[in-house]
Amino acid sequence: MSATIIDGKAIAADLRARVARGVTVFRDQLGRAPGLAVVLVGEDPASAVYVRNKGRSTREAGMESFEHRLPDTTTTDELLELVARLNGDPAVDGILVQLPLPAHVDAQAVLQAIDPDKDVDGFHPVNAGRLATGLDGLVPCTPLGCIMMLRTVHPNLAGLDAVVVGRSNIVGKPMAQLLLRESCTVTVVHSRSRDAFAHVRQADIVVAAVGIPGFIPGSAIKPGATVIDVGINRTDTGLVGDVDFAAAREVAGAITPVPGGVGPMTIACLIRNTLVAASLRAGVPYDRSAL
Ligand SMILES: Nc1nc2c(c(=O)[nH]1)N[C@@H](CN(C=O)c1ccc(C(=O)N[C@@H](CCC(=O)O)C(=O)O)cc1)CN2
Repeated sequence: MSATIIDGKAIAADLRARVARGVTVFRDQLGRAPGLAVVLVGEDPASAVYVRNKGRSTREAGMESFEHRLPDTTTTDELLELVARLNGDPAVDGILVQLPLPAHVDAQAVLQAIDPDKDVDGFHPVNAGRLATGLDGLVPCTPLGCIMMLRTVHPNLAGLDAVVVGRSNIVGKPMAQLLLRESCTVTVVHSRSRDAFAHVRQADIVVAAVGIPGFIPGSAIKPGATVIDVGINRTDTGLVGDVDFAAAREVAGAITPVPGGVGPMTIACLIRNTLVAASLRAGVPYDRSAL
C-alpha cells in the first residue's frame, strides 16, 4: 500500500488564505497593515529565492514587506545597527534575518538583538524559553508547519510515539517541544545516538531534520507511520529530502514529499507569525483557531 502524500503546497495555500482574511480584520481595526522586515546579507542564490518568495507571500496576504539587501561584506556591528532601527520602527511588526549569514558575522549576536516580540522566526532565546515552559510566544516556522501538517493526518496527537531525527536549535529542538505540547511521547535522536534507527522503527511519527540526503531508509519506518521530511538537499538528481522517499512511501501511512512538503509551510507560517506578532503588539485579539 502506498502512503497518503501530505500536500504541503495545498495546506500552505489554505493557511495563507486564512492569514489574508485575518490581515483584512487587522487593517479594519487598526487602519494599517502588519509589516515584515526581511534582511538578506550576501548573494547566496537559494537564500535570494526564499527572500523573494517571502516578500511576495507577505504582499499577497495584504501586509507591508520591507526588504533590506546588504553586501556580504556587511559587519556584525552594521547588522546590529539595522536590527536596532527595525526594533524601534512602529511600522515593523516582524523582523527576519535570512540564514545562513556570512561566516564573519556573529549570527547569534544578531539573532539575540531582535526584539523577542518581533522575532517572527522564533529563534530568540526568550521565545525558545517561552516554548519550553508552555508560555505564549513566537514559534519557529518550520516546526510549526510540521505540526500543522501532522494535524491533517492525526487531529489528536496525544499519546503517539514521535521520534525527531536531528537536534538543531532551528528545527529539532523546537519540534520536540511542540510535539511535547501536543502530548506526544518524544524521543530525539542525533549523530551521537547509538542506534538511531532502532528508535525510528518504533515511532508512529518520524520527523527527519538532519540535512543528509536519503539518510532514513524505508526499512527504518514502522508500517503505517507518518513521516515528515524537513530535509531540502540539492543533489545531482535534484532536490531530495532526508528520507528515502520511494522506499518509505511503500511502508508509511502518510508522508511529506520534497519538494512540495515542509518547505511551502515554512513561508506560510512566517506570514502567520507576522500577523500574530502584529496582533499581540497592537493588543488586538486574533483568531487562534484559524491560525
Ligand atoms: N531566517 C531563516 N532562515 C532560514 C530559514 C528560516 O526559517 N528562517 N529556513 C531555511 C530556508 N527557507 C526559509 O527561509 C526555506 C527553505 C525552503 C522553502 C521551500 O519552499 N522549498 C521548496 C523547494 C524550493 C527550491 O526549489 O529550492 C519545497 O520544499 O517545496 C521555503 C523556505 C534556511 N534559512
